[in-house]
Amino acid sequence: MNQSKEQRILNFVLQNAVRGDPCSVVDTIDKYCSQKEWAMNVGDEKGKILDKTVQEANPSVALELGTYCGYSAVRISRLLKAGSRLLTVEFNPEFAAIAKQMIEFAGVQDKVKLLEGPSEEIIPQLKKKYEVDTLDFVFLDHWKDRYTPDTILLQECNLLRKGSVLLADNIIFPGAPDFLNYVRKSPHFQCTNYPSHLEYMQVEDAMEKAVFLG
Ligand SMILES: CCCNc1ncnc2c1ncn2[C@@H]1O[C@H](/C=C/CNC(=O)c2cc(-c3ccc(F)cc3)cc(O)c2O)[C@@H](O)[C@H]1O
Ligand SMILES: [Mg+2]
Repeated sequence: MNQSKEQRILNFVLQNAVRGDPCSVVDTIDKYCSQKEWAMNVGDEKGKILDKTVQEANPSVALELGTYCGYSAVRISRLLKAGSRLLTVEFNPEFAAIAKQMIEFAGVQDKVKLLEGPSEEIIPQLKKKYEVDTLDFVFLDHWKDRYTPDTILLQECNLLRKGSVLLADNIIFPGAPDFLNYVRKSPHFQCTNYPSHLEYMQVEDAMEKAVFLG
């Protein structure tokens, strides 16, 4: 049975990155995906916007929706202060298994908890099962038509507090028009747009930051 692209990405990291060094894992994935096979990691250009937003928020508890191969989980967790944690949600078992190995190789497993299952099931469990009070930072990078329902669900589950920072990938390409509409029209969010480019391509893309106002 020939390997999946995601397995090839992981193997390239295991053979070429430095174990325990999250930056080298991130750089090695970017090298593979820009030179050999495109993949839907947030990439380095938008990754720098992600880095700045995470550093600004300096979260104790962060959530990521859509782990995929673990690129942004490694990227985010490398910036977290001691005692902070990232919960990352992935419902595809094959991708979850790849991401788990990527996270462990990078040496960030103590900061990252990978929750396997669909976001709409996991989000309502965060308080009781995963001992979350409120979320300081949320990175949305899963199916684009799920950004809005999951943002509403986060509010319904009382997981956002005044100042919680949401950052959404792919605002232009593939696009998340209903999410953009929702947060920009809502009196409960203060929005900022960050123009950028699609990972590994010269196609326009953007990220949107939406700060919850309570
Ligand atoms: C039940 C569905 C909603 N809940 C969910 N709960 C948990 N994990 C979920 C998930 N949805 C999707 N996922 C996972 O997130 C990941 C999905 C990400 C979707 N991302 C994209 O489609 C995407 C696509 C592109 C893209 C851009 C240009 C192009 F030509 C083709 C694709 C670029 C990106 O940066 C992207 O993020 C997968 O690992 C999937 O298994
Ligand atoms: Mg994306």
